[in-house]
Amino acid sequence: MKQESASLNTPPPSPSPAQSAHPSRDDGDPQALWIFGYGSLVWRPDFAYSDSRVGFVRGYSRRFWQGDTFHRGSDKMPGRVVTLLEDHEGCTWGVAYQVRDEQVSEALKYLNVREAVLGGYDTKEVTFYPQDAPDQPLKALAYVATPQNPGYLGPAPEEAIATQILACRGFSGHNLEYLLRLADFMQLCGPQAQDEHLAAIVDAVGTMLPCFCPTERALALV
Ligand SMILES: N[C@@H](CCC(=O)N[C@@H](CS)C(=O)NCC(=O)O)C(=O)O
Repeated sequence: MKQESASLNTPPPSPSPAQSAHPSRDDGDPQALWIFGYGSLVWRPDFAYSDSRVGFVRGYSRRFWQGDTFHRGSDKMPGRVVTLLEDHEGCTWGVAYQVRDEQVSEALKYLNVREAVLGGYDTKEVTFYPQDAPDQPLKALAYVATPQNPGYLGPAPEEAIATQILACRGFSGHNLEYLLRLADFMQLCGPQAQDEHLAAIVDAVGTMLPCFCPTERALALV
């Protein structure tokens, strides 16, 4: 994978068009590829990989703006899952998985169905900064749902997103599980990993579900 000696204070130079024409391979190993997960791929990659790193991408913010009528919702009640929004000030934490040799084609074949066919995501090359070596960024492939895909729902107040998440479930489980597993991951990343959008939705869920976030008053009612 291309190693860039970018300063921590300035984003690395964008890859040339030729470089970003196709998912780049690890320079050290032509048969290796890094895949960046920032939603369900964080806790359920479900493909074989050789290495994984916790870290972040710059220039993107995570948003619950993609509708899902299969994994966490239905045609009548689409759930909400995450995508990446281009945001110059943004930073999104997730997990990068290295796939090598025959793992590459297997992973891409699987993710094409899970993410593209069933989820409406496109692929995009991003620069990933490992938490333990942010001065050694890696090129990685990310699956991003753009506003042009039919399932895109776009922005909504976090309270409305929380209400929708509480009401939906699909073939992979309840939409609330999706939210809470992502929140759990962000807790594990430590205090430097912040996601205000995610936190606001979790807070809104807590307000709507007193049993979820017991307070002295709520407990006094039981
Ligand atoms: N592409 C993002 C989001 C992927 C995502 O959450 N996709 C959903 C909807 S297509 C999915 O695979 N869900 C499986 C699940 O909810 O367990 C990632 O890198 O994690």
